[in-house]
Amino acid sequence: MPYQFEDLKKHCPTEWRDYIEHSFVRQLGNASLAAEAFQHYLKQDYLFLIQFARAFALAAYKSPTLSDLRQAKDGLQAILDTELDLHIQYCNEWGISEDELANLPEARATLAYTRYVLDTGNRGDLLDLHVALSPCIVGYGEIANWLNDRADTIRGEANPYDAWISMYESDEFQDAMQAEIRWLDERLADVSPARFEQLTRIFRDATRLEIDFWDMGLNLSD
Ligand SMILES: Cc1ncc(CO)c(N)n1
Repeated sequence: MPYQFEDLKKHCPTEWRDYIEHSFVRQLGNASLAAEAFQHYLKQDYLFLIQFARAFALAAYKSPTLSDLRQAKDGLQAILDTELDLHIQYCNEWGISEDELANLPEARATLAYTRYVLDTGNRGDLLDLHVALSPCIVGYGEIANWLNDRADTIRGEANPYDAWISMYESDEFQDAMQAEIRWLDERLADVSPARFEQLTRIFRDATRLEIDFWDMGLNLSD
């Protein structure tokens, strides 16, 4: 049986569930999340996105084919030309100015997660890097879908976090998530059991660091 993306999740079911169904996510869905927690998260996510852009630049450098190179460039372009602007605008609506964003100190959880991804890509190849990035890309899409399936999720104006859910349930994000899964399914089909074992370690670590990122938001830790 060739390996698939789904097998990475099956190797760390507890961690994956703790990430997708985290208290931060539940509270965001039922509108009970403290505004301070969300603002703290938004600020750190701005710093996260900058490092995320660097990870796509690294993916370009690590691309053996023209097609991979173009894919990395598209990812980098989407973050720089669209996502960061949207994020800045969104932060503004939550009372966080561009000036404040420009002068933020990085929380330890942000440092740990983003530098882990970059180091994994530096040491390894494009597949290692994509596996390290996949909990971000696939996880947030899955979180939006999980929230939508829950009876106690509040949508619309009654939930101040509605726009956040909308962003990750958008066709644009869901398409990017599906493209990432297809890319990984193709590459994983050819790997040996020993190589798959290595990749599961990367996937589990990145997922644990996503959990820490939610914890950082809830606990306002720096
Ligand atoms: C921490 C984190 N993970 C994933 C995403 C989705 O891109 C994000 N914006 N932030």
